[in-house]
Amino acid sequence: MTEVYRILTINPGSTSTKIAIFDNEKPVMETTLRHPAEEINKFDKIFDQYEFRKNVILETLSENGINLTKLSAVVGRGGLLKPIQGGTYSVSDSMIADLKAGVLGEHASNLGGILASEIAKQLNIPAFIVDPVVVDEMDEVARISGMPELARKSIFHALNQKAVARRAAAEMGKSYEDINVIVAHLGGGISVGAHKNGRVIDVNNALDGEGPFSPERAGGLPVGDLAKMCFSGKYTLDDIKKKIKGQGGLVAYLGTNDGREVVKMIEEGNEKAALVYEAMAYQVAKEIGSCAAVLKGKVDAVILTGGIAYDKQFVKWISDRVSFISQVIVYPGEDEMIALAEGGLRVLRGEETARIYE
Ligand SMILES: Nc1ncnc2c1ncn2[C@@H]1O[C@H](COP(=O)(O)OP(=O)(O)OP(=O)(O)O)[C@@H](O)[C@H]1O
Ligand SMILES: CCCC(=O)O
Repeated sequence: MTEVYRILTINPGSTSTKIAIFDNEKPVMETTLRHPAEEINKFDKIFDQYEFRKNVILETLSENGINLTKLSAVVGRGGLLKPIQGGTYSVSDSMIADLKAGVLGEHASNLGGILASEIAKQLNIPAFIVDPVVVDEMDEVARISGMPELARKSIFHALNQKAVARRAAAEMGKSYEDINVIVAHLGGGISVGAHKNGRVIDVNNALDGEGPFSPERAGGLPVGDLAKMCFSGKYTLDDIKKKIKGQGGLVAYLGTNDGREVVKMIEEGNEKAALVYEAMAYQVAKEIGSCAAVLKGKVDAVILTGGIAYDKQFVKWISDRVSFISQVIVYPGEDEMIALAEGGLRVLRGEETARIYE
């Protein structure tokens, strides 16, 4: 009889914590715990939210009759650690220290490993993270920015990008390591990655001013004008950072980060909304085109995923510009919870050895 592993997965986002229980690959419970702004904004730093989120998770599991002692492992979404290779990592003391300190910055996913570790420790079971946002498999040639002081960084939706790439490979009857794909994750942030035989060899830094603009991020900018703005005396560093991340993109042009709101504006005849929304699709298509060049045109599929991939018009704008490259596969939403469980399962089943974060 096959052994059944029960896994708790934890995916902290800026306004919610998603949790799920899987028996092997089978979902037993899945829920999104929403954290209203008035509750979450009380905390100064991301790490200050730890106790609050942990209590909400434990209360919810208890209300759902989940017996924690039956768990085999806890898997959290990994955060802004030092750059690492993709895969499943054991949560270690040095990882916890870096997540707490926010070595590469503050991000809700920094809490994933910390929460997983704390819950697992009480139960004497392993804690893992899988494909954190800092997965860095970029080719050396991709790191050169044009200004030696500023190396390009790999920060993107690694967990979902790799999960959907594996799913596409399985549907093609191949393994992830056998294919080349371009994945565009279309969420609150947008990342477009060139996956070559199981490695993401180039991708835009989705957190910090590279690639297409997104619902709440500015993406790549005309840098000379940006430098002038920075020294105009009108803005603080914090103001500029917010314009790049949080209050850029659709928020800056249209006052909302909700793609569905924008669709409604367009249906009501708002021409500015139509132009800006199409521009976002145009920039995604352009980024896909550059990834096709990175992969020397050998592309098995272009994959569109994330929340905005639910919008057929947005998908059509992109497909019309990129379908000459390869087939376009659309996986709306994200596969992150199952991807976390699968990462843990690969280690528990001995198919993969958990990596160590140095
Ligand atoms: N049917 C739809 N039409 C247009 N936009 C949509 C639709 N459904 C969801 N979205 C948009 O998708 C975006 C959120 O996507 P997603 O849930 O993948 O992002 P997130 O998890 O909040 O952030 P990220 O993916 O960057 O971590 C929002 O702008 C949301 O309004
Ligand atoms: C860049 C990775 C995740 C996010 O959009 O916040």
